[in-house]
Amino acid sequence: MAQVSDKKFPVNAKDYNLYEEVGEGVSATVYRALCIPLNEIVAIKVLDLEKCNNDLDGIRREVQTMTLTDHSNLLRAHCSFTTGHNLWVVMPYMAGGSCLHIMKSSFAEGFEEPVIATLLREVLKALVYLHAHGHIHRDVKAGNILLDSNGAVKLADFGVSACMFDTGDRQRSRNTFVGTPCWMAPEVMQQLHGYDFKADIWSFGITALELAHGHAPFSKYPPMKVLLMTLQNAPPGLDYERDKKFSKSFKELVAACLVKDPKKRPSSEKLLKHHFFKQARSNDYLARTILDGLSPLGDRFRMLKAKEADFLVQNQALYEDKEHLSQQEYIRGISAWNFNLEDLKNQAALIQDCDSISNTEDLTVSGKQRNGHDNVGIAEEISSPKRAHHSNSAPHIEYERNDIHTLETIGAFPIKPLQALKDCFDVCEDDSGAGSPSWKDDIQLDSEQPSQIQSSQKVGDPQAGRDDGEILGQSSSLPQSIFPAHKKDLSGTLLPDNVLSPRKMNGDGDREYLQPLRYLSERNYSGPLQYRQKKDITNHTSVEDTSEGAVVQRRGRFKVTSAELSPKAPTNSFSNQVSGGSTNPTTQSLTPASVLPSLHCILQQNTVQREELVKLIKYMEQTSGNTMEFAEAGTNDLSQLPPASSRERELQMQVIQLQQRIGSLVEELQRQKMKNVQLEVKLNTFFRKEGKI
Ligand SMILES: Nc1ncnc2c1ncn2[C@@H]1O[C@H](COP(=O)(O)OP(=O)(O)OP(=O)(O)O)[C@@H](O)[C@H]1O
Repeated sequence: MAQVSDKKFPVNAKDYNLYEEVGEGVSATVYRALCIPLNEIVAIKVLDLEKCNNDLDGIRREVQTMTLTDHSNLLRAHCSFTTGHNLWVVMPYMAGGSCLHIMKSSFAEGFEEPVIATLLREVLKALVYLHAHGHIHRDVKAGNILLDSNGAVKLADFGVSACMFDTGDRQRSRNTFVGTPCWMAPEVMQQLHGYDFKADIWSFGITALELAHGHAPFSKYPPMKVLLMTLQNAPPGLDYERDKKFSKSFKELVAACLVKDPKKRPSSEKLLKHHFFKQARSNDYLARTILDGLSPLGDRFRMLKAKEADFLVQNQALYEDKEHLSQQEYIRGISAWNFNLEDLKNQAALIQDCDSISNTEDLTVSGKQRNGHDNVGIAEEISSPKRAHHSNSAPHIEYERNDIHTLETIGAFPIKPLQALKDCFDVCEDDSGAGSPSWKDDIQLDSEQPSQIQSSQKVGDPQAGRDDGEILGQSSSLPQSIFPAHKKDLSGTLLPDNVLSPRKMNGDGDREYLQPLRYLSERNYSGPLQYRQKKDITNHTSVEDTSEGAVVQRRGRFKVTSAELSPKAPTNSFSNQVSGGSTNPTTQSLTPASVLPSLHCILQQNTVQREELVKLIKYMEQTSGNTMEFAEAGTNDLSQLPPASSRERELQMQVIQLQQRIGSLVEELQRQKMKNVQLEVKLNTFFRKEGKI
């Protein structure tokens, strides 16, 4: 039975009275409720298992972790059970709500430093515990930091937590996108070497910025841009005018967490010793400073929902675009980011077009910023409904050096955006110089930690079928050794295998990652990308057709298998085929005849470009009187130009190979025709004989 608290919480829905809604996630709704026999107010998270067709193991893990953890800063479930097609998770009621909701209600510009220090210290204590027990939380963010009425802080939502000690199939899933983009560590995005608990430290740093500003860095951008910015830009920090109010130690703490190389990030344990936390205060201080005067959680939640609805109506046109819908879900503070790799690639392909508009706006900002006119940020702020939504108050000035850098980067996005996307997965910036705090030297870097990943999906639905409570047991998929305490009441599995996880039966905790797209959630947005996808359809390997490494997109989190994300794999199907890399039957439909025109076109472009270059060099020579030997040799006669580039030669070779293939195909066709004729002759002879008989 999934019950670990000293009190015996009933595992039957009829023993609870559900009151108002106090929270909503991607797939779950949270209610304030009364446990009738114990006369105690609780929170009940209701997940609709029917909608949860692709991540029952994930839910099982979340409930297990929630039930088994034993730390004052981790939200622990009292018990859980199924009722009808819903899973109910009964937990302590955190009347203060999440830090995100508190900021949205009353601290739109973020909290004061002592508040931040107090909140972060408590979160860090939870992380120290989780990491020491082999868990990566993977979704650290203000929306998952809850406060009770006394100001006690608890880290919640183990929906995507992972066990670092997992081995075998699950270990193989280490190259899986999990998390929420703004808080996601670059190594999680890159998928080069997997990741470990240091990914939580990055998210922790982003959360620190979120608490300081009222929103996470890059939050005004759609998810694809967040990915690109996180990978390409210098890490965000507390380096701006508006951050002057923050102490040096706070800036150092953030800089230490937001180092792109995970090995250079401190462990949670080390971080807890950082002098920034000297200013942390008591729970009571939090209660007085940020909870006092807040309306009841249910009312706040209702108001926020109403605001969102208004905002949606006002910006309906904007949010018809599905990426913006996803963005809007971000704004609501939940982790609904729904992409698969094809979407990402296609978005990358589109990014030039999109940015040509935003760049115009933002270049003005950047240009003016260089001139030192700070107030121009207001124009951008007002013109951006997305941005404005982050603040309940009047639009505030905000532009960041990173944003400007990013816009410049994206503005200069190469001609082959897909290639660029590949590059950005390849590149891990060396940011050793970025914000190296002096105290960092004290940190013993403990990079040698097991890495691992898991993920989950949760589905919410209001109360339904409350009569047939079913006790959920402890799952076998959680290493039992890691939570030695509080097992006394556990028996069996938290979620029965046969109910929750048909896939579990083979003992393969990871098969979900290899499921084909029929498991895609209904939130698999493709929206504005449809045109391009249709256009590319002949060149693309059908995603549905993939098996090994198939994209599994999860509601609520990125989830992309490693095969597609391999940075070395061509992200452009065209390049894949011309290099002869693919033997997939679905790509074989790409005939030499269909490729040749493209190759010719590329060759032609190359030639044109060469000619342009020659003209330019000549012009430069004339204007500068440059008599450099190379220039002379290079421009006096086109024939003296250096031989074609290796790429050009490679393409020429490919053209020749393709022509040879066409030749052999034509031969093969002739052979088949001959065979046909011979068969026809044989058949005729046979029928003639039959006729005679
Ligand atoms: N015990 C609780 N007491 C009070 N409010 C809660 C409690 N648990 C969750 N909430 C509220 O409900 C919201 C959604 O819960 P939760 O984060 O668990 O759902 P989720 O589907 O995992 O969401 P997400 O995908 O955004 O992380 C939280 O952000 C929080 O505001």
